[in-house]
Amino acid sequence: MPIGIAASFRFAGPRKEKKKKKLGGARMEPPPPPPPPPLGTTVTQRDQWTVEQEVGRIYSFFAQLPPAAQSFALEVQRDNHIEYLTRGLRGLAPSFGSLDASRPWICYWIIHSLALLGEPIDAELEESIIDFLSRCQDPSGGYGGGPGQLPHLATTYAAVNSLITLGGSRSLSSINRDKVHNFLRQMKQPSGGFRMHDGGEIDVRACYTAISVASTLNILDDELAEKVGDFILSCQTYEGGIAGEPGSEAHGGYTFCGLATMILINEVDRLDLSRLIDWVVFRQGVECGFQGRVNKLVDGCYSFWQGGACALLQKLHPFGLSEGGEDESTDSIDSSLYAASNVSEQEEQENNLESASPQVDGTCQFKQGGPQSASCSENTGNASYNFHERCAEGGSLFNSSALQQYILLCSQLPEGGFRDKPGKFRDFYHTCYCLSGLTVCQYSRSKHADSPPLPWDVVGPYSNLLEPIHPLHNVVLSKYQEANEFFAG
Ligand SMILES: CC(C)=CCC/C(C)=C/CC/C(C)=C/COP(=O)(O)OP(=O)(O)O
Ligand SMILES: [Zn+2]
Repeated sequence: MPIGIAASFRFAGPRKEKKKKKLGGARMEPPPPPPPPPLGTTVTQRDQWTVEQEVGRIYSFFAQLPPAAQSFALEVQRDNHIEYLTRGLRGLAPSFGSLDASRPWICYWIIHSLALLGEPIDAELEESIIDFLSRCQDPSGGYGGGPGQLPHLATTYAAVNSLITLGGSRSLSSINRDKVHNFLRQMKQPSGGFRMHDGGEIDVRACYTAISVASTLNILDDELAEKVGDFILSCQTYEGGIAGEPGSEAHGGYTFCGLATMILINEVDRLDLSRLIDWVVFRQGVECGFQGRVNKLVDGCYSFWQGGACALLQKLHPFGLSEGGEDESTDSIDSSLYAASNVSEQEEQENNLESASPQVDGTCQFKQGGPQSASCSENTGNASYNFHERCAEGGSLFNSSALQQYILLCSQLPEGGFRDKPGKFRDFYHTCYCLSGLTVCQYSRSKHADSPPLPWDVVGPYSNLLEPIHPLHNVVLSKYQEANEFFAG
């Protein structure tokens, strides 16, 4: 059992009577158990109510802690995360001979999480991962879930992102770009969409993984991009968000995928962006985290899918302040919960004012240029590189400090790893997307992609700062830049 204040934030299972601890001069009282849900509520309402109670208890417990204990609770427990992730990566190696079909994903979630934490990977382990992923490459192109398995767009995206994150010429040159291009063409459908695999589903995920991979490998051409925009457009629902396929419900995962794809193919203005913004910002709730869709529960992984979508939208249009001088996006957040953050209201307002002031100098426009090969489409150009160079001109579309608070206090496990919500177990998927959401938050007010955030943009100690990512691909920025140079020729 881990010792530490943040350990007291875990609410999995029934609470045992423990010895009271003295910390920073304050007596640690365990919060009382939640009262039963009100009678006459539906299952959905009861679940929502229970989560609100649990999260509320965490925040009020946090609020009564002495300052030293609060600082500790808001700290990214780097060493423990690194240990959890490294153990996971080492444990994965023996399974390189098994039939499990999600290993490229597990590689990506762990390698990317370690990269966000700035932790290098042991050279021998790196070699074995490159070899394993090479063996997942199908002779006719694309990556399967394991050696000899059917190539699949999701595992192709995971493998390519993993290899880009490892970086270096051995890793990058292990990707057979011509064959990947061949696989992407095979998955392309006359409707404009893509199939996940031969005979598989046609959906927004497939469009994103195909276009993201094509973009990072610099093989995105007009043929691949043709009518993709028509397909994504047909998935934007009356709610404003984007569904997986036409006629389905809008969901954060697909909204990120659809929006990122439209940016990568230079067609984002075809979406109804104001309805999209409305939908996404209202997915951040009183718990301070995001839900994936209307009437569903908060979940740490949406810190990236929804928070990332907000970060992309912020770069598209300048968003100002409401008449009252307050950041509009914070309106829906319960101020008593928000007060638990270490950011003072004054700092918030000063920062909002600063980041919302109109940017008129020419340096904040799309930069043309950046490495690009002759094979690159004229329409898409190097949209991904250019997008990253673009400035965020307006204020934050979401409450970044509140989201950091949810990630650190409710999703983070002090012994390492992140989870969906209190009461759930940690896993590599949630660790990857909570950390990805955290970096998005930390840099969400930075005007330039490469400039370090101001101290008050980082909740907790400044040492919590993670590596910045390229938000369209979710790979660490420096690794994206290295790959962009490497594949330019
Ligand atoms: C790149 C790539 C492959 C992206 C995948 C994007 C993604 C996360 C899609 C979400 C899929 C989905 C409908 C989950 C709902 O699960 P649920 O019903 O358990 O969760 P919910 O209650 O939160 O909606
Ligand atoms: Zn989740």
